[in-house]
Amino acid sequence: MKLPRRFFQPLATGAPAPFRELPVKLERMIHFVPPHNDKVRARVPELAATVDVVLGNLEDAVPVDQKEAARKGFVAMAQATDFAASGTGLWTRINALNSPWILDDLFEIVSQVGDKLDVVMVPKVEGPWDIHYIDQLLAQLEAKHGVKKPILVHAILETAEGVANVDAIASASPRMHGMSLGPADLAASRGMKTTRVGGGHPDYRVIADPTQDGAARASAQQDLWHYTIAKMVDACMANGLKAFYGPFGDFSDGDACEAQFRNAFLMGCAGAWTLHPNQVAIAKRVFAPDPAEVAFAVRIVEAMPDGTGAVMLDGKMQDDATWKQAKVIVDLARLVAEKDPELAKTYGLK
Ligand SMILES: CC(=O)SCCNC(=O)CCNC(=O)[C@H](O)C(C)(C)COP(=O)(O)OP(=O)(O)OC[C@H]1O[C@@H](n2cnc3c(N)ncnc32)[C@H](O)[C@@H]1OP(=O)(O)O
Ligand SMILES: CC(=O)C(=O)O
Ligand SMILES: [Mg+2]
Repeated sequence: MKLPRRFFQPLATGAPAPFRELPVKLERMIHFVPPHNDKVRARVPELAATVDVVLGNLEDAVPVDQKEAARKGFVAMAQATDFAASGTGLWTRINALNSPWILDDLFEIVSQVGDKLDVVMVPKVEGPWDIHYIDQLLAQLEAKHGVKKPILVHAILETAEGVANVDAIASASPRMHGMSLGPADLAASRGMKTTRVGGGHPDYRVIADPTQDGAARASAQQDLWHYTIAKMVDACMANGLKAFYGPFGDFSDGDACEAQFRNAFLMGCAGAWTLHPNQVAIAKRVFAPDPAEVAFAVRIVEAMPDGTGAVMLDGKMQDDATWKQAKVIVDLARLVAEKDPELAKTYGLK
């Protein structure tokens, strides 16, 4: 373990100092773009104004014979669009550490658009050693190419070993931005018996005891991802990082996508991935607090201006802890309101 005072030192001479605190940003959705698809890439300037993060995906879902085209497409889209103008994050998902593409992914992207890149998403992270490797390599590349702002790292939690090491991954580097749940690879890695990309499974249920009259037994579907999301959120929040739900693969089932996103939001996640344009509105709806909840949270904060004591509101006890809960909601509402004039009016925050 490094001494705390060495934790924040740059890992290469000339690399920018790591952030002490994460930049405060609204990241309701990480929108995945296939950069080898010319038609979709041409729409990125227009798309960038409508989402919080645009991610150029180089890993899974890009065919092997398109890997180089995807990388070049990403560089082209990064050069063609002023993402910062709309406050939109620019991320890429690089290929896995054991793949033949990872070095060229990082060398070409950091050398050509390193100053525009906010976050590198690293797939299939197994333990802190993977983060240490990427951390060192990014520092060397930042120094070599004169990158001014540290490029952050976001890990995908999608292997059984990664889940077992989630706390050590979260605390591996000050470059860590956060983590996303990768339900497809994780299901395969764990030997789960599902072909779905995220969401529930109708066969994962609990059933009530039989009754003497032989009536039909009540049964309810359970959440396959509850344990992993909770574990990821705790590891992230304990280290000042952000947790995200990942992909929802059934584009035709908006209701199920919304339910999955909402569970993640309630559990502490900041956002989710959007793979298709029809998931963007769902993420906007879900990852912003409910106006009635915001109004009540404002009343809690106003009832205890210094955040201490105990008061009653509508028959419900409020104290220092509920003040903190209210603050989470009000702070998020303010962040959303800065970007969304309609919701700003609805929230009516001063
Ligand atoms: C498990 C994991 O690793 S998940 C992460 C990896 N997967 C991905 O990144 C997938 C990202 N999404 C995609 O590549 C595409 O959505 C696909 C290939 C899956 C489906 O694309 P299509 O068959 O074109 O879907 P569909 O016909 O419904 O698209 C409707 C329109 O939205 C466009 N579109 C589709 N996906 C996207 C996207 N991610 N971003 C922007 N536009 C998109 C299509 O080009 C199409 O435009 P058009 O109406 O002008 O023709
Ligand atoms: C998100 C991702 O990569 C997965 O589910 O495998
Ligand atoms: Mg995956």
